[in-house]
Amino acid sequence: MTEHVIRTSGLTKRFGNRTAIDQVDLDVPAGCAFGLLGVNGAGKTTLIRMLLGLTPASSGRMWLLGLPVPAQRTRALRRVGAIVEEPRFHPHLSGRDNLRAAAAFRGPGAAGRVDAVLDRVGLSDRAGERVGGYSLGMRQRLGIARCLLSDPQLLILDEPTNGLDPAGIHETRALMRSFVAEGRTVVVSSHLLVEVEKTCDAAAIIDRGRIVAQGRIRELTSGGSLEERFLELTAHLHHA
Ligand SMILES: Nc1ncnc2c1ncn2[C@@H]1O[C@H](COP(=O)(O)OP(=O)(O)OP(=O)(O)O)[C@@H](O)[C@H]1O
Repeated sequence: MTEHVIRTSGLTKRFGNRTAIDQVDLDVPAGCAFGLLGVNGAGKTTLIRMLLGLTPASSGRMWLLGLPVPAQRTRALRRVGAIVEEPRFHPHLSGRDNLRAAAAFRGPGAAGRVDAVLDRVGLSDRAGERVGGYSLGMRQRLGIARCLLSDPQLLILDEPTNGLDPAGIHETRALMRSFVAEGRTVVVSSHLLVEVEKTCDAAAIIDRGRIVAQGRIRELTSGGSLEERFLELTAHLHHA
């Protein structure tokens, strides 16, 4: 087990003359829930896409589970589960059959885990129904179940509670915490302070592509609230 599940050094992404990710040095320790907190457009999705090798870096270096990316991307990603956009499924197939189909593309053992991961996300009772009839919260949970098929050490979720009702939010948070309780790591992006404060042990605050603070939530807030600290660090946004 590596000490840091994600590490980046001077990571930068330019789209034309816009710098979306600017010299990011990110350290995500193993075994915690880690939040990437930033307003819309701060660069959270771009950073996650870069970590997964979906968006190439302009410069800088990164490691996933101790392995250099992109050089050893395939090996690293075998132990990483991620949801970057709303998960897509075959609507006419049942939840279970969707997972069975997905398992065929995962490593050995994935097919044997289908029922266990359905149970894990609380979908066992509804697994025989067509996904077309699932609520957004159920599809989100099925998406997490699909990630768990490959028994990942690291789960990366981009805005996982977006659009969910309170029960869905609660279930997603509980799932993340149970994953961390097993010694695994969850990285979750959010523009919601309360989300990060409630779910995460540590966080990085991203502002205009830069990390302006990172560490354990307690250290970040230094006695005050995360909201006060966040507003202080992003003051330019409110005085523009
Ligand atoms: N493919 C692209 N081409 C050009 N600019 C892009 C591209 N992808 C992202 N950007 C820009 O990079 C910046 C960061 O966007 P990103 O989507 O990563 O932010 P975010 O923090 O995830 O925001 P949101 O919460 O709205 O998803 C924005 O200014 C965005 O316009």
